[in-house]
Amino acid sequence: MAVVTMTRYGDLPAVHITAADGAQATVSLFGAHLLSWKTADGKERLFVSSKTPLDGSKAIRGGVPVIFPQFNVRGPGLRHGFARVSTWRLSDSGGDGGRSFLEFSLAPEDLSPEHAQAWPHAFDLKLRFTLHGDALEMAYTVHNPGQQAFPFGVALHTYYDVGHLDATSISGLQHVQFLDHHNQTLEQDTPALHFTEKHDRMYQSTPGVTLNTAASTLRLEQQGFEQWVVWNPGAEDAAALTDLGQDEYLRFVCIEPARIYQQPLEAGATWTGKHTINA
Ligand SMILES: O=P(O)(O)OC[C@H]1O[C@H](O)[C@H](O)[C@@H](O)[C@@H]1O
Repeated sequence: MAVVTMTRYGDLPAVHITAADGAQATVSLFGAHLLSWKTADGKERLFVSSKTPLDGSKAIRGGVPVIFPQFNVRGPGLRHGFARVSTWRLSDSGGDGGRSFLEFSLAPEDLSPEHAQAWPHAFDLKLRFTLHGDALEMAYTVHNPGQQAFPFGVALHTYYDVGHLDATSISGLQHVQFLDHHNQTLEQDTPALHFTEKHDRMYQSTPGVTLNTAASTLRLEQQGFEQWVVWNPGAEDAAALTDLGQDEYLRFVCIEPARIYQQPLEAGATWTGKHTINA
């Protein structure tokens, strides 16, 4: 049986789940933001900045920021959208021996007046986190219950705790095209991507990539999304991030299943994306 309890993370109300095998997750209602995922061996898999605000005044730096309805500045609204700075509802939870889950929902009535006014569309977001042995599955749906289409982009902006960047690489992207931060389209020629400088890349989607660190190997899979965004700010950009501790950029990489370009969701339609991380 899964055990679900209400807790706090910093000043934020959060939900904690412990699966029958001892795997655990903590999700704040602010952003439906996964802040901690520990496999049954007690190992923390996610990075959260020591300097992030945890009071709802700003998006959280670390964990899994949920991006909607636009990625970064690819749209007319708030950078990376309003979902990561809105308060979601816990809409379902439970589980038996094998699978334990928390499901969160966000609809227009949950938004602040400012965000509701800036995004005057009917929508229904659901995000379900399922613990399943050494795997975490995130199932994300965007539904349009309204009469008109709306444009949207999405991402699950996952920050992995890698221990140290020096011992970190990503495999599975050889011969895959990417757009770099100079807006150049290139193709990766090496079998593994290492982190020796800033990386901000949008790779064409592949079904899976592998994150290798000194302490673990994680297999990441995505369905329904269109890219993998790979981001580490490097020393210079990191120094400008006031919500990141000194040298903490050496401790994480973001690997994000994404649909970075806004595309229309027709009236009555539902988009579904799935992201699975296997430890
Ligand atoms: O600082 P944030 O708004 O959370 O964005 C953090 C990062 O998100 C993505 O990975 C983008 O590709 C980066 O360009 C951006 O810097």
